[in-house]
Amino acid sequence: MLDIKNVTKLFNPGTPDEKAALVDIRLSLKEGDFVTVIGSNGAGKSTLMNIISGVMKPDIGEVSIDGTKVSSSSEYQRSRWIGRVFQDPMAGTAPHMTIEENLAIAYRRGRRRGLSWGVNAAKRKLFSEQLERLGIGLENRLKAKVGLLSGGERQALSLLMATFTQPQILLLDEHTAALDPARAELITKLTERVVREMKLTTLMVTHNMEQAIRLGNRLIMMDKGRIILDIPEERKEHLTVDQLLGEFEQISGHKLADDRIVLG
Ligand SMILES: Nc1ncnc2c1ncn2[C@@H]1O[C@H](COP(=O)(O)OP(=O)(O)OP(=O)(O)O)[C@@H](O)[C@H]1O
Repeated sequence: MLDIKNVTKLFNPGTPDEKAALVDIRLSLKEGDFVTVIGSNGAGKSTLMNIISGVMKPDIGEVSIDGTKVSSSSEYQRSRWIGRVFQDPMAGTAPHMTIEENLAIAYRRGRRRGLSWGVNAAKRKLFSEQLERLGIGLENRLKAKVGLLSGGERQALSLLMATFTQPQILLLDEHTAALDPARAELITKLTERVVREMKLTTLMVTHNMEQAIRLGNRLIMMDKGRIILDIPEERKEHLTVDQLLGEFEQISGHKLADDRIVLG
């Protein structure tokens, strides 16, 4: 489904500030895999997300989705296959537009050109049905400006928008990190349900170790631009946070340094 072959990404190449953000990354995801990603500060997690979504191009290597090489296609072209939710609840939505207008944009993404931006009765019904599935009452607020929603409500809407057109891949970039614990839990539960129901191939960056162990069927750990640990479902089920941190230390030779680490 998703194949990342020998991807290297350098920032400021050939200068004294050269930084290898990703070094020879090889990662293959099967359809329906839900992979959690943890790592130290500056490990390359966001860069990996940016390379997959097309925000950045690799200097070396190739990204393929369903056997098609996508390294030369733009972020916009890839939005047909890839949905993404960011940490910042402000990032995925347009605050001055209403909920239904935001959903109309998401609905149009990846569809044929010329499809209207407008919201007719049929679309409104569809949006309302989809919002109802979130279970937080947004279906009664279709004409509310998104800027007025709470962070949790916006992340729920962002998740719906990112998955509206049934993407093949869902990228979650610390999407619960800016929320208070109760809202983070709500969005986590919603994420699990959406991923399961839509059978989405998912990569989720998190600073929450317990969450990284509990969710998904595979866990990868990054350090200094490399994947240093790749833990399959069978091992993950019995793993504890202490064991995970211990393995990281053993392999990397240093303690996991993460300003935002949450142990459980
Ligand atoms: N645009 C850029 N220009 C120069 N260096 C960059 C740029 N973006 C990222 N880097 C560097 O590349 C490395 C990887 O950064 P990245 O943001 O991918 O790490 P991360 O694992 O997401 O980190 P964190 O968890 O701290 O957000 C870091 O050393 C970072 O400073």
